[in-house]
Amino acid sequence: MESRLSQVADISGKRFDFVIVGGGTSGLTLANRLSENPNVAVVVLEAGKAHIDDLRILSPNGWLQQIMQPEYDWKFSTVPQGHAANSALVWSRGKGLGGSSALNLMLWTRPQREDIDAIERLGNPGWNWDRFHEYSKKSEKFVPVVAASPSEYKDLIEEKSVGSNGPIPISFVPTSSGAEAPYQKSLAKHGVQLSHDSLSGETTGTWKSLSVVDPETGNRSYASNAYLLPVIDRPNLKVLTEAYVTKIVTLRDGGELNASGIEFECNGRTYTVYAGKEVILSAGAIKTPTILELSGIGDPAILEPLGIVVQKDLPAVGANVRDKLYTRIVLEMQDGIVSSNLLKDPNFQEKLRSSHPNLKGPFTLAMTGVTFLPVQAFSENANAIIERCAEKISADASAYPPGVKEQLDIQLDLLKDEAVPDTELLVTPFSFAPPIQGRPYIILAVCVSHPFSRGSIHIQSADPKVAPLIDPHYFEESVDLDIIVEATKFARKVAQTEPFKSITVQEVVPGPSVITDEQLRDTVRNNLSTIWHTVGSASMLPEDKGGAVDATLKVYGTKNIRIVDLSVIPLPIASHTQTVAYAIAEQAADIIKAIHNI
Ligand SMILES: Cc1cc2nc3c(=O)[nH]c(=O)nc-3n(C[C@H](O)[C@H](O)[C@H](O)COP(=O)(O)OP(=O)(O)OC[C@H]3O[C@@H](n4cnc5c(N)ncnc54)[C@H](O)[C@@H]3O)c2cc1C
Repeated sequence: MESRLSQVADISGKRFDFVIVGGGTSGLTLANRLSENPNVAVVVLEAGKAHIDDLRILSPNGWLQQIMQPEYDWKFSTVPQGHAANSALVWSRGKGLGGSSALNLMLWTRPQREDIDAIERLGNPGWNWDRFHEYSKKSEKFVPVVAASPSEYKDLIEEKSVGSNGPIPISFVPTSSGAEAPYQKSLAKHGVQLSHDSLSGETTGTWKSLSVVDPETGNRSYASNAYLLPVIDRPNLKVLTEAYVTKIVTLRDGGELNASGIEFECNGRTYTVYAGKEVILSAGAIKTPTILELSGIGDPAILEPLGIVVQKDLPAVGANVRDKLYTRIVLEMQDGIVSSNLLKDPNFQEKLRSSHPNLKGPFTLAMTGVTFLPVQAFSENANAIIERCAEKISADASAYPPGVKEQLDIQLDLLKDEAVPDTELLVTPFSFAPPIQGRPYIILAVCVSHPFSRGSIHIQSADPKVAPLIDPHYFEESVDLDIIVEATKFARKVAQTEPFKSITVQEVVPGPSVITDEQLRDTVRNNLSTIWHTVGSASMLPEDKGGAVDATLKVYGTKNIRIVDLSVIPLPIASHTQTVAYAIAEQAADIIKAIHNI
């Protein structure tokens, strides 16, 4: 299969209608859709390797061997975070065909309706829930399976809300750690309802998540094996891997920039490929803004000190970065609960396999225990938190750059809305560093879903190989810390409620000595991770309100540079983001086809 990919000689110096930068989640989706027309020539350049038939990607347990490995993971890092114990956090991202869909934790969730409608409210016609839902359904194929997991852990979905013909098979995995159903029962005692229709745009509640494990093969389904490999033999589609794009080549055409092609490095040499119609950046929310900056499109205050000639003054590039984070509650569990560290033992694997006679392939773990909740559902301090947040926004209003007040006002509306979730609790059966080998551990991940803090991603050198400066400004807006602390208190309370309580041995983190709110705030600040859902680094907004692209995803001031990846989403989304990346690309493909009449 690898031999059906292109060689540099097939690409260098050639002209294609569409040059797509980045063969990740959105990039491969777009490449598939644009090359449906045999008269349209498409090339994809991907910096990482092809990784075709790689078990570290295909096996649902394999991501534990990929993450932090430079062959698979860009392993970016933030600058030290002043409001989060000065720690620098690692930001993993998939490198290679499939991008982050090859590395992710395989959860398949959709956003809350209001999150997507907010994009249209900010001045982007056509980017609303109803259209999003149709495009998201276009990417998926729901495959029902016979459950082998404990029967009380129910598989619930309304078939009208899911797609049935798309490239990505989604299903309920037939295995579980054994901790998810008891946690749901304990949640019910605190008034949290089971969701029957979590892909419908109404996400408050708790449910067993769908995942991208294909029940026919037991393998991960991702952008490469779902969108690319089935069409790899199209003569009008070329894919080059290990091709690192360094800049867009532009010419001034009237008042606008015209992209004639891109430069890329392959095996230590620099090449050019030419674009007949468009250059499309799909390098993800971290690298897309850096490629624009290296091409002279960005904030002069960033570019000029680095000696880069400004081609288009566009301060929105790399600004408005929104990143969601989580803190963890680590629990040692009773025997019988399965966590990833135990699966390394072949005897344990075999025992589990034989107790699941319907199972195809090895016993695998996927993350499935999902709960989304508004702050009002669990905190008596909710009103005080909302009031403080509203006062801060109005006090700071005159200091915000243009357009930011509108964004924060919409977020405030979402925070006030008792039907819109602000937090996520995840039952995570993955244990990287078990305190005692051979014991089962569960991490309850507590996530703030709509952080108000806004950060930036910028180049720090004109050398394209130098990593960007990533500064998410975690907890700069104190409302984010307030909410995550309240949610952590609630998650701990649920863990202390039967029947979950009986399957735990002890809380390892924060641990029994952490009692007061102040202690908990400190523990949270010291115990954070990104949840890898960065958006906004090239936001879709009106240009005078902090936009980098318009509602057709075209970069302002250019004739033919478009962005198709998560960079364009201007506000944080209360969902895992692969569904969003696929849906953006599906919608973008139709926009581009209509513009070029192809
Ligand atoms: C560890 C992890 C776990 C996650 N878990 C989940 C989950 O369980 N469920 C979920 O829904 N979402 C999850 N996500 C998020 C989701 O996978 C991503 O948000 C989504 O895949 C991003 O899609 P994208 O197209 O924007 O970028 P990507 O898929 O990251 O694609 C960008 C591509 O561009 C390439 N590239 C970058 N720079 C260059 C360059 N200069 N030249 C050429 N190519 C370049 C990259 O190598 C990559 O292939 C997770 C993400 C991570 C990292």
